[in-house]
Amino acid sequence: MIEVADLYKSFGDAAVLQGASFSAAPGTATVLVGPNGSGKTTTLHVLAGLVTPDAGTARIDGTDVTTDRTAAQERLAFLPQDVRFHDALTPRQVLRFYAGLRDAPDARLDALLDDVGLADAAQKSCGALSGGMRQRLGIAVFELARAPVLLLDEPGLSLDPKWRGFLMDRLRARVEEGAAVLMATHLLDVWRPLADRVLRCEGGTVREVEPTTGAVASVDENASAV
Ligand SMILES: Nc1ncnc2c1ncn2[C@@H]1O[C@H](COP(=O)(O)OP(=O)(O)OP(=O)(O)O)[C@@H](O)[C@H]1O
Repeated sequence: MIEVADLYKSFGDAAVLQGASFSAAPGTATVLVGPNGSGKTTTLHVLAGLVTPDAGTARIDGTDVTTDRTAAQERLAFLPQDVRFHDALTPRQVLRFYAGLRDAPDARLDALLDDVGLADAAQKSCGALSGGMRQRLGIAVFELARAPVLLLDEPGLSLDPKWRGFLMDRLRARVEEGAAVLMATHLLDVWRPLADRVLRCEGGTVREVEPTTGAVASVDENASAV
């Protein structure tokens, strides 16, 4: 469960979040759209415990991210927009490092590398990976924890259609298992098949623009212009 209540965050003079509130239930996928600079990434960063809000609360499965950050982070996985790893490490070393942090068994590493098509590149240096391969390694790290709350920031930009479809299928399976997915994106048309709800971030707040489960009755034209 993701709960954001009356969230405020400014960077200098820029009041980015001004009372944003929403929630996302287990077993649902929520897509967050909105213009450049409207606060989508900031909202995800607050939820992931990477940015401290000025006021308001963000909770992951009932745990306050600001006051109990480590416990909240144990319940979530975050896939950033630009996934970067140390150039000198191999994909396998990267995965082993994160497996140690997440208490994930070593036995899963090879299966995960295989799943994301990096079995043959497991011993290369990350510096030699293409952008899409790096994203796929990011997905493997993201999947390690099998966290109940999944946060994604504009995922799949460097993925070809096959791997974007792979990510879509994985996220759908996790939603069916009961995970709460929250994804910020400009590509609403790409991710709409996954989305149960679409929220729009604008003017410092977040509002629902589209429940997408079942027939899409009336789509706000502006909602697609993201
Ligand atoms: N660490 C920071 N320091 C200063 N300003 C920041 C910082 N992080 C974000 N901002 C500013 O906050 C505003 C919101 O940024 P944010 O990245 O959350 O927007 P966004 O909706 O994700 O944008 P985009 O669609 O371009 O990715 C922007 O004006 C940005 O410059």
